[in-house]
Order: sequence, then C-alpha cells, then structure tokens
Amino acid sequence: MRDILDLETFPIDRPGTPEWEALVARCRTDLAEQGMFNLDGLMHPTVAAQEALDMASQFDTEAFLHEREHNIYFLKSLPDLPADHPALTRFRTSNRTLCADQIPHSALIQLYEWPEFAQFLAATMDMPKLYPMQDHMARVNVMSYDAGQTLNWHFDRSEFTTTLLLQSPDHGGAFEYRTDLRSKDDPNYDGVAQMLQVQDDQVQSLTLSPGTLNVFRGRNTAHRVTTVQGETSRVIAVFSYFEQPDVTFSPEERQGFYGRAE
Ligand SMILES: O=C(O)CCC(=O)C(=O)O
Ligand SMILES: [Fe+2]
Repeated sequence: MRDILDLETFPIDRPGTPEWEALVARCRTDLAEQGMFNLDGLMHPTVAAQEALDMASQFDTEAFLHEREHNIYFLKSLPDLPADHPALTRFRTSNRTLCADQIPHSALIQLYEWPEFAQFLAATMDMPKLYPMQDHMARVNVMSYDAGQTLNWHFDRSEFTTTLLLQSPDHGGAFEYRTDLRSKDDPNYDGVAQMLQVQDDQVQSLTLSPGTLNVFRGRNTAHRVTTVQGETSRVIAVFSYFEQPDVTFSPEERQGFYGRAE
C-alpha cells in the first residue's frame, strides 16, 4: 500500500497507534466543525495521474453517459411540496461513469479492499465498522467530466460520501457545498430554495488536488461540481461502504445508475 498511499503523512496502516489516533481525532473534529475532512495527497499524485491515464480510453469507449435533468432530491416530486416550489427547480447533470467491474486491476480497487482503509473511515465517522459492498459494479465508481459537463445540486443518499480525485481539470470543476442545509428533523425547503436561487452566503467552494481524499456529510450537505472547462477532464473516484455487510443494488438500480444490470 506504500506504493499507492502516503502512509508517512497519513498512518492509516497503523491502527491504534498514537499517530493513527491523532489523525482520526483531527478528521472527527473537521467533520464535526466543517462537515468535511480532506487528506491532501493521500494517494501519491503520480499514482493518481497514472490511474486517470489508464482509464482514459475506457471512458471514451465503455463508460456510461449519465445525462439527465433532476432536482436536488433526485425525485420526481415530494409529497409535502407543491410541484412549482422553487426547492424543486431542475438542473442538468452530465458525466461519464466507470464501475468497479471495469477497473478490476486498478489501485483504487486495492485501496477499497484494504481493511485498514475501511477501519480508518469507520473511526472518523464514529461507526463501529464499515463493510465493502458485495455489488460488483457499485462498490467503486469513477466519474469523468469533460468540458461542458457538470454534476448539479443534490443531496446524497448515504450519510457520508468518500471521494478521491485522480485528475484536475484546467478550469471549472470546483466542488461547491453548503453544509447542514437540512437536518433529519427539518427539510428546510425555503432554505434549499434560497440556496438554489444563489442567495445563500454559506455556500463554499473547494478545488481538490489530485490524490486528495475528501469525506463529507453528503446527506445534509447540498453539493455540486461546477461545469468543467478546457481540454483536461476532471476524474474522481467514489467509494461506497455500508454499516452492514454484503449490501448490493437491485438489478433495477444498476440499470438506472449505470445503464446495465450486469
Ligand atoms: O465529484 C465530486 O467531487 C462529488 C461527487 C458526488 O457528489 C457524488 O458522487 O455524489
Ligand atoms: Fe454527491
């Protein structure tokens, strides 16, 4: 794993040691105070660049083009909101996705299956244990954004979202986010509407560098990736772990997310 990760700076391979505990404590504090933590350069940038290069032709030929209009909830309607409520404003998303089964020999899959990585993430999230998915497609996804492509405003389904940037675009492709826009008890529809109308001064912007691990509270943090510009695509991996073992998507879900069930 030393060939892939900077384990000098980030001692993920030494659970229980004081330096591991200190790193976990720093991440927990950041999550509590800012809804996010970053490990800048966790993956050696040279490895991240090679991974992106290895996948480039696959993105051209076999990736799923995810293109649609959606609202921030990825739902057609909400039972407690009129259809014309501004919180339901629709925006366009477009990117390409490769699934875990298309990159079986990548460093990303090695990292995903490394038990110390899941152990570390669980500790930062204050969870007893996190398990890799059983789903051969959903466990790791890599998304590529070419010029003109974007991932628009949304909330994630899972409480936490774990990403690792492989390649930065020349321009655009910033990660914009608004922490705690809603909570378990308060959907804050008017606040959501305000933010979508660009009237929320608590929206922040983060430009990730290649190799950076980013963990954020995706369920209640509204977030988007701004439109990419220039020749170089933005390439980012998303890791999915669950508190229960052996989670899979249904064939219908795989069809919807990836355009193929198997
Ligand atoms: O690309 C990113 O930085 C965020 C990805 C994301 O929000 C998602 O996959 O749900
Ligand atoms: Fe997301």
